[in-house]
Amino acid sequence: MRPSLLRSASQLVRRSRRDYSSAAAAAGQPERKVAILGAAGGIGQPLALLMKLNPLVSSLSLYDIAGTPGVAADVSHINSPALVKGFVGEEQLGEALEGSDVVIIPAGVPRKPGMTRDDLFNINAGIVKGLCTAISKYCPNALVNMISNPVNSTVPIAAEVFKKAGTYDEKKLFGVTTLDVVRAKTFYAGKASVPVTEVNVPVVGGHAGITILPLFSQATPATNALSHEDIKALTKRTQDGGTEVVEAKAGKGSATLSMAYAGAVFADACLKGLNGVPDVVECSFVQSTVTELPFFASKVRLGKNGVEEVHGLGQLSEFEKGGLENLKGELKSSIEKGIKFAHAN
Ligand SMILES: NC(=O)c1ccc[n+]([C@@H]2O[C@H](COP(=O)([O-])OP(=O)(O)OC[C@H]3O[C@@H](n4cnc5c(N)ncnc54)[C@H](O)[C@@H]3O)[C@@H](O)[C@H]2O)c1
Ligand SMILES: O=C(O)C[C@H](O)C(=O)O
Repeated sequence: MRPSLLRSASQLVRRSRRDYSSAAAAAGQPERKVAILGAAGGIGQPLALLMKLNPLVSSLSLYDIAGTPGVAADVSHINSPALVKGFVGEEQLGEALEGSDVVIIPAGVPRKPGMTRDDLFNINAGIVKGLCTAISKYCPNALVNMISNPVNSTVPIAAEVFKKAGTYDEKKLFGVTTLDVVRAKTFYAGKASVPVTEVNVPVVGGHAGITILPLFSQATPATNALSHEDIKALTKRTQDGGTEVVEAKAGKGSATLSMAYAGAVFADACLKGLNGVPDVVECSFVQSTVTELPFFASKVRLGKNGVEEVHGLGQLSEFEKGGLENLKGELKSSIEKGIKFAHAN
């Protein structure tokens, strides 16, 4: 690059740094850097868009093995404060991560019809391991939002990688299960004829098939309009929500738009927690003592250090108690599979 061009490029960067610094400062909030790994993918692109629109984000780092310069150029033209930078290829991963407060990982292959999430393990386990190794080196204090499937195994893989590097903090590692909550809310509102924006439903367990356990007995607004058969059908639809999308997309991938929304909701909750907003509670798959399993999704209160409190399950219906017992075997073996992989590789 010509020296004059280099000079003007670095002036531009300095100027835009000042712009976003002053925007964050003017709003009385800390500067926050968010990195998305897998940012050029089906989830990554709309997630980049939504994070660019988030006023809590001052710097948005978009990393992928290909395609990020285009995505970053495109998203960067949106007139919101976040300064966007694209990074491509492993040699730029360190710079992409450095200084990150939150790292969101949707990198990896999605399902095709007929596949389970576990069928993605062989490819995605290695991708996640590599990315987490870099996180432990370049931004060991970041909150990590794991989207890549199978979440029931990729979160334990990440934990083992961080332990090996000496950077593991159980308060900072999250499996993103928000899409299960988003689906449970939507399906419940439709069936119970209540306003969807007022609905809350905890979803616990894990993120695959029967390990996804929506607690409709705790749904609000409460209703007695739903029969046991309705609750069973809502539970099954929530558990099969991902497969419903995979089949409808007929070989063109899995949920991307609803996942980007869910990922943005969860990352926003993490940022609010970091910024000291009180009572931020979301469901997430985290290290847990709520059951005998080492990782489990339940309601989690987010704060300045990540997880401030892992909530218990509350009162369960008999149907939910049965679901809880049924899911433990599969969830346990997915967790163990992740741990074993991390130790062997
Ligand atoms: N947690 C959830 O609720 C949930 C929901 C939907 C999808 N997912 C999972 O998210 C993952 C991504 O789905 P998608 O639809 O965006 O897939 P996609 O194939 O459209 O995008 C994945 C992106 O990851 C990138 N990638 C691959 N290896 C990488 C590496 N080493 N470093 C950085 N980037 C890399 C690819 O280049 C691609 O751009 C899948 O594993 C899918 O199963 C999870
Ligand atoms: O179903 C999938 O494979 C993707 C994701 O886990 C989902 O729940 O949509």
